[in-house]
Amino acid sequence: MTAPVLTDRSVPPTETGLPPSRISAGVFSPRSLITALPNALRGLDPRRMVKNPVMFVVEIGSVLSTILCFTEFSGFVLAVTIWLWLTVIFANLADAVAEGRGKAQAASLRAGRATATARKLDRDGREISVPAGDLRKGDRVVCEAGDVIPGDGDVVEGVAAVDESAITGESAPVVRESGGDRSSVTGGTRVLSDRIVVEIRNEPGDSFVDRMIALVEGSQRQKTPNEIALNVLLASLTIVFLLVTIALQPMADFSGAPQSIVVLVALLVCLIPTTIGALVSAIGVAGMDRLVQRNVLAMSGRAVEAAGDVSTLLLDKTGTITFGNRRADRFLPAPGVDGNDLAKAVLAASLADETPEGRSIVELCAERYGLDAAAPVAGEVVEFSARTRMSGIDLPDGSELRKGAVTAVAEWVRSHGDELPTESQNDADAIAADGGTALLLARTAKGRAEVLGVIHLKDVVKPGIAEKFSELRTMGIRTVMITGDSALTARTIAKEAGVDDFLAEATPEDKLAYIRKQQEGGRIVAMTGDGTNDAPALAQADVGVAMNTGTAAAKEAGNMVDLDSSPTKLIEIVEIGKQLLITRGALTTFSIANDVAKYFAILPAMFMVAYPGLSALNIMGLSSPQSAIISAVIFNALVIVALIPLAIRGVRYRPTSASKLLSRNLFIYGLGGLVVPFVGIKIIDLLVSLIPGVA
Ligand SMILES: Nc1ncnc2c1ncn2[C@@H]1O[C@H](COP(=O)(O)OP(=O)(O)OP(=O)(O)O)[C@@H](O)[C@H]1O
Ligand SMILES: [K+]
Ligand SMILES: [Mg+2]
Repeated sequence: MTAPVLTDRSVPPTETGLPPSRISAGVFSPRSLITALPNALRGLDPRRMVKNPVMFVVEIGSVLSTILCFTEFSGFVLAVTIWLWLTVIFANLADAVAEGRGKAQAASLRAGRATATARKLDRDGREISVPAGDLRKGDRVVCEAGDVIPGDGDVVEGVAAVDESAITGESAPVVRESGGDRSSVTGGTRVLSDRIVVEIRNEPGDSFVDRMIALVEGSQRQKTPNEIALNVLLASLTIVFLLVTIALQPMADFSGAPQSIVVLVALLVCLIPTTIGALVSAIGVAGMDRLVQRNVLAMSGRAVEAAGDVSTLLLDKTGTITFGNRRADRFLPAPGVDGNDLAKAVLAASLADETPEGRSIVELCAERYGLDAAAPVAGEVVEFSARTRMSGIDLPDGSELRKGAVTAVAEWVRSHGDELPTESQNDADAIAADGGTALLLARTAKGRAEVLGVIHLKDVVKPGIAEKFSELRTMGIRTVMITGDSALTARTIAKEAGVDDFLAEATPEDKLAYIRKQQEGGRIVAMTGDGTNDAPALAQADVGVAMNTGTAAAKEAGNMVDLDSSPTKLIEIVEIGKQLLITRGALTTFSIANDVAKYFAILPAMFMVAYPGLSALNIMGLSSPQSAIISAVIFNALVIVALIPLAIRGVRYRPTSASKLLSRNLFIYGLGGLVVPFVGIKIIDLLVSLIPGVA
C-alpha cells in the first residue's frame, strides 16, 4: 500500500477539538468608518435609497429642507438640513462598513485567482497552456507540484498533497485523490507534491471562489424573510408617524402655534425608526461576515437566520463527539482460532481499506504482529459502505473475508446457515458497553461461514464537548447523536457526552426520516455531512452544513459549506445565527424606545410658546424650542454612528434560555433606549445653545 497516511482533516483539532478560526472574528476598527465614506456617499442615489423606506423618507425630508434653505433661510434651517443629510449618510455608512469588510476579503480572493494559467489536456492528451478563466465544464487539466489548481473539479487521476490555505487559511496540507470522498479540489489551491489530473466542474464565472466573492461582497445578498417582515413593520410605523405629523399641523394652526415645515420634517425624522432602519441591513451583512471569518460560506442569508432558530442539532458521533481517528486496539480470536491466524486474516481484509479504521487496523497488524503492511493486495476488494457496514476481500482461492458491524456480519454469517459463537458475541458486547466499537471478522469457504474473531476499535469522547452540549441545552437546543455504530456503543457514548438522544445503526435513509419527523413536530433541524450519502438529509435539513472536503453532491445539497471541514463547526454556526437574531432584536427595541423618548423631548418644546403651561412638561429644561429640535435631530443622527460597531460586532451573547434573554434585552435595550436620548439630547442642547444664530 503506497497511499500516504495523512488524515483528511484539514485542521488539527485543538484541545477541545474545536478548530481555531482564521481571523479573530468581529473586529471593528473606527478607521473603517472613514474608508467607507465614498461608498456611503454613492449610496445616496435615490434608486438605491428607495429599497430602505425609512431612510428614503429621511432623504426626501433632507431634499425638502434643502429647498427651504433657499426660500426661507435661517441658521436653524441650515443646521437641520445639514444634520438630516448626515443622518442619511450615516445610515449608508453602516452598510458601506459592513460591505467593505467583505470587499477586502473578495479582493484577496481575486488576487489569488487572477494569475492562474491552466495546463489543459486536449483530445489527444497533449498539454496546452490556457488562461484559467477559459476553462469549461468537463475540461481536464494537469496539476503538478507547485501549480495552482485553475478551477473547481474532481481528481480523476493520481494522488497529491494540496495546500488549501488560500481558501481555508489553514496551512496543513490535505490529500486529494481520485475516486471516493476526497476527490474534490477547489480552484486557487496549490498542489504541493505529485501529479493529478483534474476534471473541471463548472462553467467560467460559476466557480466556488466566484460564488464566494459574490457572497462576501454582498452583491448576491437577498433580504431574508425576517428582514422583509421587519422592513414592513418599519415602513408601517413610518406611515403612521407621517400621518401623525401631517395631522399635527391643523391642530397646531387651531391652537395658534403653526409649525414651520422644517420643524415638521425634523419631528417626523425623529419619530420614525431611523436607527434600526439604518442598521438592519448592516446587521445582516455582518452576520454573514462573521460566518466567513470562521471559514463558513452561507449560500443565503436565510440559512444564517435559520441557524439562529435551530432547535434540533444532529451531530455525527465519530469525529464530532469523539476524536475522528477511531483506532484498532486489539484483536480477540473466536474459540479455536489462533491469534496470529486471526491477525493475518484481519490484515488481508484491511490492506485495501482506506478508511481511518482500516488504516489503523493495518498499523496494529504491523506493530503488534510484525506483519507486512505494504504487502500486495491479492483478490477482489469489497470497499466499506455505510449501508452494508462491512468491508473485506474475495480471495483468489474462492474464500471471502468480511469485517464490519457486529449485526451486519452476524447477518452475513447467518445467511450461510451458520451462527455467531457466544464468546465472540460476549466480547463484542463488552467492548460496546465500554463505548468502543466492535468489528466482527468472518470467512466463508466452500459455502460455510466461520467467525474468526472480534476487532476492538477505541473511540475517545472529546474533552469539553459535554459542556458544549449543556450550553446548547440552556439555549433550548436538543442535541442528537447519529452513528452507524451499535445501540450499545451509542448509549455509552451518548451518556458520556451528555447528548439528549441518539440514533444508532443509522443508515442515510434513517437520518432523512429522523429529520422529517423532527420537522413535522415544528422543530428546525441542523446537521453536517460530507458524503454523497448525506446529500438527501443535508437538503432536507433547515441548515445543512457540507464539509469542504466532502463530495460535490454534499456541497450542492447543503446551504452552507465549512471550509475547515470541522465537524463541531455547526455549534459555532448556531451561535452566530442566534447572535444575529438577538442583535437585530436588541437594536430594534433600542430604536423604538429611543423614538418614544424623543417624542417627549420635542413635543413640549414645539408647543411651549403657544401653551406656556406645557413648559412644565419640558422636564429636560432645554434652552429653547429650536435648540430642542436641533438637538433631537443631531442625537438621532449620532446614535446611528454610535451603534455601527455594535451592529457589526453583534451584541455580546451568552448561552441562556430564550425567555431570560428576552427579559434581559428588554431591560438593557428597552430601558436604555428610553433613558439615553434624554441624557444625550440634554448634552447636545447645552452645546448647541452656545452657538449663536442657530437656536
Ligand atoms: N472500514 C470499515 N470496515 C468495516 N466496517 C466498518 C468500517 N468502518 C466502520 N465500520 C462499521 O460500520 C459501522 C457504520 O459505520 P459509519 O461510518 O456509517 O458510522 P460510524 O463511523 O460508526 O459513525 P459516524 O456516523 O459518526 O461516522 C461502524 O459502526 C462499524 O461497526
Ligand atoms: K428616529
Ligand atoms: Mg464512519
